[in-house]
Amino acid sequence: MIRIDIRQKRFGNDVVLGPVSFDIAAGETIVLTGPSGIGKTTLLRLVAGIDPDFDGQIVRPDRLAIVFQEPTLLPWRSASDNLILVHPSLSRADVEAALTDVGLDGKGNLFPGQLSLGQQRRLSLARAFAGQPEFLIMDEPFVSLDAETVETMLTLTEDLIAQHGPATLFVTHSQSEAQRLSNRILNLISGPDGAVLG
Ligand SMILES: Nc1ncnc2c1ncn2[C@@H]1O[C@H](COP(=O)(O)OP(=O)(O)OP(=O)(O)O)[C@@H](O)[C@H]1O
Repeated sequence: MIRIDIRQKRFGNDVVLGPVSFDIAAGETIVLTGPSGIGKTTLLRLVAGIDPDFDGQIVRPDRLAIVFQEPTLLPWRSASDNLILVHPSLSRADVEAALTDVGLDGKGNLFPGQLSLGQQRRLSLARAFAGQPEFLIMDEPFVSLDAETVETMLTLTEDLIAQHGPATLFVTHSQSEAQRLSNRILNLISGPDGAVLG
C-alpha cells in the first residue's frame, strides 16, 4: 500500500499543494492529470522522496523506479551499461532479456546518441523495470514523440506493467493516455490555498 497525505507544499511563501491525500493499492495504476503549472511534477517529487520539504506524510516502498519526461541516460555509457550501472546485480543475460523486452535486442553496445528518441525512451523503460519496482512513477514519459511512437510506447508500457505488476502513478496531459492506462484518474485543480484533488 502506498499512502500519500500531503497537508501543504510551499515554495517560500507560495503555497503550491494541499491538502492532497490518496492511496495506491498494489498493482493499481493511477493517472494524475491537471493544467500546466498546477503542481503535478511537484507532487511526484514529494511522492518519490526527491523533495522531502513539505508538511505531511508519504508511505512508499523502497523499490521505486522513476521515468522522467527526458530519458535521462548517461550518454558516454552503452545501452547495457546504462542498465548495469543502476542495477549492478543484473547478469549479462538479464540485461539482454530486459533489452529484448523493450525491442532493443542486439543494441546493447550502442550509446544513447546512436539510438533514436523512441529507442532512448525504450531504454529508459527497460532501466525502470529491470529493478522489479514495487512502485513506478512516470512523469509525462511520452512528450515530444510522434503519435505512432506514442501508441507503440503505450502498448509497451501496458505490457510491462502487466508483466511486472508495480503500483503506478502516471502523469499526463493526454486524456487518451489517461483512459488507456488508468484504473483511476485523479485531477489536480486549483483550490483556495494550493492545488487539491478535483
Ligand atoms: N523549485 C521551485 N521553486 C519555486 N517554485 C517552483 C519550483 N518548482 C516548481 N515551482 C512552482 O510550482 C508550481 C507547480 O509547478 P509544477 O512543475 O509542479 O507544475 P506541473 O503541473 O507539473 O506543470 P506542467 O504540466 O507544465 O509540467 C509552478 O507555479 C512552479 O512555478
